[in-house]
Amino acid sequence: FVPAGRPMPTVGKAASLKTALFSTTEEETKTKEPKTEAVNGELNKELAQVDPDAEGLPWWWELVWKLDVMQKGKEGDPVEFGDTCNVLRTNIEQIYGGYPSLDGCPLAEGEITDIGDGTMFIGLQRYQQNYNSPYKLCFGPKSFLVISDPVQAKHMLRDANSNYDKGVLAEILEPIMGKGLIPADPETWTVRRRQIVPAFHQAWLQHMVGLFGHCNGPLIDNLNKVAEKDGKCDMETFFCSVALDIIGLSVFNFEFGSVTNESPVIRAVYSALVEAEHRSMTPAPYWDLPFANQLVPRLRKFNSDLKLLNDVLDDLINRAKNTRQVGDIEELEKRNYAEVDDPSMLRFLVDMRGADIDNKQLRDDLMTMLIAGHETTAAVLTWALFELTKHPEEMAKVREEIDRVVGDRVPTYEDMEKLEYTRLVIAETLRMYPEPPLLIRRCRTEDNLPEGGGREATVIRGMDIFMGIYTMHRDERFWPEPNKFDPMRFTRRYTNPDIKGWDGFDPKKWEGKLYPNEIAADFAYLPFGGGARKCVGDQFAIMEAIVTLTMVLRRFDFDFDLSRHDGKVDVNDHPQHLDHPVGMRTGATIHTRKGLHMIVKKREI
Ligand code: HEM
Repeated sequence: FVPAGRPMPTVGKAASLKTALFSTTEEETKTKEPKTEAVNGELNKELAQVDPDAEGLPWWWELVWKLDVMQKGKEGDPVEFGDTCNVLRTNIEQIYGGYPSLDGCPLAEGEITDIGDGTMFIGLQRYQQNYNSPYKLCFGPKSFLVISDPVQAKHMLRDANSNYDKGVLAEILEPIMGKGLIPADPETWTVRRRQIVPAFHQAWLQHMVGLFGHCNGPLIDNLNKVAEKDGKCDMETFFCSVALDIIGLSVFNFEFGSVTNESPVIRAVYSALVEAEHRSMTPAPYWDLPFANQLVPRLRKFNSDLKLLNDVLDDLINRAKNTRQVGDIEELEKRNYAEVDDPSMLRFLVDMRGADIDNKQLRDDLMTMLIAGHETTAAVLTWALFELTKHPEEMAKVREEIDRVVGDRVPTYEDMEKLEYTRLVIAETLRMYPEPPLLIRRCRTEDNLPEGGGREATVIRGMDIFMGIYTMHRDERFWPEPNKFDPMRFTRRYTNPDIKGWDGFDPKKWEGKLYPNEIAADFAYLPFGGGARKCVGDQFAIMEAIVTLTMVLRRFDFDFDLSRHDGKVDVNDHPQHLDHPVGMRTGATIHTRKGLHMIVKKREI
């Protein structure tokens, strides 16, 4: 069924389109009684419920969506529904002489299989080469506007940020993260962001660097044991475990101990992540149906896992509240963390004077940190090791720096600045393998996109948007030789006058900063997003990655375990995207992991 995802009609013409669909006069349409002859009784009832003045999606789009869903549910009776759809299609075509396009964006005609194989961002990159930015993509019953241009991204994320919210992402994540900072609606977000940002103050980050080192101890022990046996290990799993241990201790002072054991709580964390993935790939939200939560086994399991996690978090929150010691932000930021029993972020959020310490809101925020803060960091570590193993000359440069600056010590906060090349390696890994590779938005107020390197467009209220971060990071108009692993690129100036309004990459703009950020690249580099909703954990994550990489590379040598990668890792060339050994995300979700299987040996120093 074609209309879903078609460009939308102009607002001015919407009334006559409505008339055409209902085969009635403008006056009669107001009664919301559809009169289309080909519509059978059941469909008639559905149509009658469509609210022409509904907020969110334009009414006619909602209608088309319903038709599509109903058609899918009626496989025994496709002709009748097909006829109705054809009437709709003919009516639309008659009025507009084809499908109308308010914004003039081309529609990517593609098979859902192009993008549904777990590497959706690769499909989007292919479409971008044909259609440039923005284009529209029909994705099951939904359609998305896809943009991958720095000038347009800057507009959406920074200049006109208040016109957009998290849309589909918020819907998918709501059962897990509630109104946590990532999915939060703009009103909740404004209040929570103001309270959460101070929690990442300098004294805390400084203390966290020590905690990262501490959490890496068990990983080093484990790798030593593995090296003494056959050396075979999945480094992605190890990095996930260490990142989970770090986030547990730093955010709510909870020992997951996941490097050394597997508890029901850890299983519940992963089950929640897998469910989020499943939901993002399932067009019909069956979990909202009455009794589904009681009847569908996977939903029962998901709900019991969620309950387990909620109970743990509630217990931690209650304990923190029972020992609350209120202080002003400035006072709390000057804490001597060496003498604090519980240095967690939860403690800070509860102790802050005037803070919202409602259990539900705190739970939502902690759950958000837990989910946002560990797989992302684990992914960058995994890919960094992958690229360094493929490039021995880069590996040698990082090693030289680690040996010179840190040696056998645990890295300190002061080391972070000196580990310049290691930081560039992390930054380059985040460029090539941004996690998430897509950002998701929905338009709240009609907006106009600037041209940039693509075309101007109007974004209509209700439109869902994918921002192709992976596509942009691999676009040669913004990054020369984009598929080359080249950490030093961030030290070179680059401009492209063909992109209207883009300042290019300027190394001077990130002098004194921890990593080359979106400002230096004028929004062509967005591993942590940009504008008001930029990641709050960026510094934390970069330092965590540096400490872990430093400690592991100082002590161990790695080689690919080709027996586990079907002999496919191409060490001479950039691997074909679809052979990526590690899964990636579609914005909200994780895809099937294949793991990074390595042979580890103790390093001879
Ligand atoms: C390498 C690691 C990480 C990457 C690549 C990453 C990436 C991102 C990105 C791209 C966004 C913006 C999403 C959007 O605009 O839709 C974001 C937001 C966020 N991240 Fe991270 N993140 C990382 C680590 C962390 C960590 C360690 C934490 C917490 C300790 C964290 C907490 C958050 C939160 C709370 C937000 C929502 C911010 C807001 O909407 O105000 N992230 N992250």
